Amino acid sequence: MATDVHGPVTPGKAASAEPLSASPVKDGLRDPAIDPIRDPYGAVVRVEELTRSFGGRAVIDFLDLEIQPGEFVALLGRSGCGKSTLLKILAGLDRDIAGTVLVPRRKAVAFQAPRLMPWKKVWRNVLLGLPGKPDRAAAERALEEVGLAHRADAWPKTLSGGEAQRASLARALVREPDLLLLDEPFGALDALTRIKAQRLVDELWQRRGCAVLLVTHDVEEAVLLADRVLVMDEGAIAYETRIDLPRPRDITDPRFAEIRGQLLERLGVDAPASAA
Ligand SMILES: Nc1ncnc2c1ncn2[C@@H]1O[C@H](COP(=O)(O)OP(=O)(O)OP(=O)(O)O)[C@@H](O)[C@H]1O
Repeated sequence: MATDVHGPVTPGKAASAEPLSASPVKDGLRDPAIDPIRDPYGAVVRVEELTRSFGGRAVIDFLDLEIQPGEFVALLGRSGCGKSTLLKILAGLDRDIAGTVLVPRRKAVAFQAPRLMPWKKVWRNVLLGLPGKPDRAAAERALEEVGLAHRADAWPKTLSGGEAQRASLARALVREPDLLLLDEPFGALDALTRIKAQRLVDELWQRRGCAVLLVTHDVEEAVLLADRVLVMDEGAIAYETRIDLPRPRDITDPRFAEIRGQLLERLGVDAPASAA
């Protein structure tokens, strides 16, 4: 699997942190073709001593993270703790970092706002940013996977919120990612559409077998979908828990409630008292 390595490019608190190797760095990105790094543990994402500062304030502060191939990881944390910043770094959209980040070359991101270009039909939006001749068949296959093939020729403004979010997911899937980064993808959806979208992501993940990192504010969503839930605080991963409940998960399972309660506690929120 081809790997991108984002190395230290700015002096900062972690400027002295050693990269994993002294490979050549071009524009802050080592060329995987000449990079001798091979992750000895087979992780799809490896982050070491990552620091990202804004105006001298470290929002991400010596963060370490590892994600295994095919693993579904959810990331929780109070508003402003740096979740989206971390996701953007993993997506390669922010390289003003110190520390080391290894991510697969095939990765895709979907944000809370579907970010569809209104002047392009849905199928062309799915292919946005891909090099080469537009491959309509590939766009249709991705749209089929999210149940939106019948809207391939629609204009984005005619889509519902849930449909637009599915189009955004199709745009991520068409890239055949080894790592799918999801930043609050269901945040703007109504409750019913959200449940359907969560099921869809669960199915897609099981079918595709790619690793997923889901940023969410919703503890229940994290426990419903993830193999492992991380809580971010003070610029680093402050807590993590593995969820070994069988799938599909049953939110009425007492163990589900127990894990949700533990996570809420870590987030500084009291779980509601049981109705018993
Ligand atoms: N480009 C930027 N310039 C300056 N400060 C920034 C920038 N991007 C993020 N920040 C700051 O970094 C901190 C973390 O922001 P981030 O969006 O990563 O938080 P978050 O955990 O995703 O929050 P939320 O859950 O509310 O979406 C915030 O204080 C934010 O103001």
